[in-house]
Amino acid sequence: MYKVTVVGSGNWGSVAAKLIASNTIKRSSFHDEVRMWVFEETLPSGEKLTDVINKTNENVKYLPGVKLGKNVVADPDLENAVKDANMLVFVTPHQFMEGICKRLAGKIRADAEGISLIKGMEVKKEGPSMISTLISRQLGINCSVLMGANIANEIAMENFSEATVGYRQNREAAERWVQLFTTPYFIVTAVQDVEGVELCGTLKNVVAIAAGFVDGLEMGNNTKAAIMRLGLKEMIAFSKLLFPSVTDSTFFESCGVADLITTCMGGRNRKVAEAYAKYGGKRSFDELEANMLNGQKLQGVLTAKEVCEVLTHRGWLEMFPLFRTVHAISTGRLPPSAIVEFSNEKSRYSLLKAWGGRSSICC
Ligand SMILES: NC(=O)c1ccc[n+]([C@@H]2O[C@H](COP(=O)([O-])OP(=O)(O)OC[C@H]3O[C@@H](n4cnc5c(N)ncnc54)[C@H](O)[C@@H]3O)[C@@H](O)[C@H]2O)c1
Ligand SMILES: O=P(O)(O)OC[C@H](O)CO
Repeated sequence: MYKVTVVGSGNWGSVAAKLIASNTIKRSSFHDEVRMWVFEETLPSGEKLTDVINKTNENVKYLPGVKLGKNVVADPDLENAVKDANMLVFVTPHQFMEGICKRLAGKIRADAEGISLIKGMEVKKEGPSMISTLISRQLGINCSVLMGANIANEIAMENFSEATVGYRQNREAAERWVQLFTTPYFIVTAVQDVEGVELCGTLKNVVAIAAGFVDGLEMGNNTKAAIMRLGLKEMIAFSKLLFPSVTDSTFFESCGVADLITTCMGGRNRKVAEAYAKYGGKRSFDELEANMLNGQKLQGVLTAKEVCEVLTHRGWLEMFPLFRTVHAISTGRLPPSAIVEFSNEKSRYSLLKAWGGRSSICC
């Protein structure tokens, strides 16, 4: 029997728990109960979030108005939450995963399998590490990924969407993850390209920041479509430079072009970047995130920084004008308008033209 714990309980973490719980209760190969680790906090009412989730069956802070399923049990004790599970679903903002892995090392079942729903990467002096690799290395477990065009609030409403599981070798484990997540309104496909799937989910957040700047500047749909196309080119080029095994077909799965589109149309990264541009860069991303997202976290700004560290270290910065410009704007070194027009002392030229002349980076 498989026992599932969800490590994380934000907006997507809560929806993931709901999806999973609707399946574990129906399928005999899974224990009914789904444990969900909650990073504990005290609500304005003075109550603990975990207590309220267990009392109301709702994550009133990160997914208000949606019942999770009676078989979801919130647990604020990380070690207790994972100790019996042999299927671990990781779904926290990526910046917290290293600390969580350190706390979990040596505390999980030897036969556990993991899956990461986390869109992001870690950069160390030894080089970049995908979050699934961090989990695998630190916990000594096999870790697949699940990414896709998955705005959590829409899936919570049970509107049709798709997702992609990326796996390394273990097809049987991948099939089990597909079974655990698939519902009539959430269709999951597995592909053997864990890095490709994870990089799609990670890099689209940087492009979404660029799309938000375009929206804030009120430049219209054609400009945004151009940014998405150029962003996709950089996503493909970066992924293949980092991992030559990444396959073209992955970019046509839900994790690729579909996630890029939905994030640039309706995601949180886009929304906050739009506000950043509207305020002319005078309010920081940290301030806007805190004011606009009620505790939810952006991934794109930090990912742009991490990607640029890799580009700088490897001498690739010139090849990725969109990624480096997003980083420069989001850290206040360029104005939002630089997303389409870049100035320096010597020259002033259209970034879009520069990209057009650089078709050699296209894969
Ligand atoms: N929300 C979506 O629509 C969506 C969809 C697909 C993928 N994702 C990805 O899923 C991952 C998790 O996002 P989310 O939307 O579930 O979270 P979220 O942004 O809604 O919530 C933030 C979460 O972080 C927790 N937290 C705050 N400080 C913490 C700390 N110090 N240590 C550990 N946890 C802490 C909060 O309690 C909360 O659960 C991200 O990588 C995101 O890109 C999100
Ligand atoms: O709201 P965002 O920008 O974090 O994007 C959410 C999901 O990743 C969309 O698939």
